[in-house]
Amino acid sequence: MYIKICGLKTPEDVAVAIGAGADAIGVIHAEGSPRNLDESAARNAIASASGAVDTALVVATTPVREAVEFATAIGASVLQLHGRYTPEDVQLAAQLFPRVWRATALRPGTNVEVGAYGEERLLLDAPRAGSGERWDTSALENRRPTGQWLLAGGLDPRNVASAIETARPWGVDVSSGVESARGVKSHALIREFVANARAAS
Ligand SMILES: O=C(O)c1ccccc1NCC(=O)[C@H](O)[C@H](O)COP(=O)(O)O
Repeated sequence: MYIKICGLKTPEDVAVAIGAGADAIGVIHAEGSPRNLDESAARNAIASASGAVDTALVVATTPVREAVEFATAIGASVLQLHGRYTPEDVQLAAQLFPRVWRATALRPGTNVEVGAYGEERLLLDAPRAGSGERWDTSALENRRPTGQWLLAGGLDPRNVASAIETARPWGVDVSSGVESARGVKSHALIREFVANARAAS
């Protein structure tokens, strides 16, 4: 099971996630998010992670070329397009940046083929990203992706094992479920989440 802890804001958060055994960490650059980081804070947060785990820059409305520049400037290994990006946006990002992940809610018509637009991985999330809300994964029936796809949306240390059992994802992603307050990561919950996800897989 591949485990990503998202919305980290400090080098300490990142060190704890890596120490707990996470495979990837994410930093957010999205106006209005309680986890929003500017370029300098994002670079500082992931600096010590370089090479140890995948480091994703998550953007929601930033234009693709700007997002690529931001990801390059902070040394992120992955650009996660998380929002209403078009297939053309994802294709452009994949031409400009080596590793791009496409994040989307599962709506009628959503293309669930991993790599459909040149992305390396697919993340299926709740309609409101980073909200801590779960979604009905029975909607995956007959539309389950194959390959490297991550389940996100309202996961936490208590529900991650059953979510893995039901949805059978390649990986999991969490943000709100490992926070003590909105935008504030709990190091204890990060450790618990990783341990429970590992034990379930
Ligand atoms: O976390 C945010 O605030 C955010 C804002 C805008 C775009 C994406 C955002 N988060 C992306 C993530 O990868 C989250 O981990 C994912 O949505 C799951 O969130 P949660 O339900 O809170 O665990």
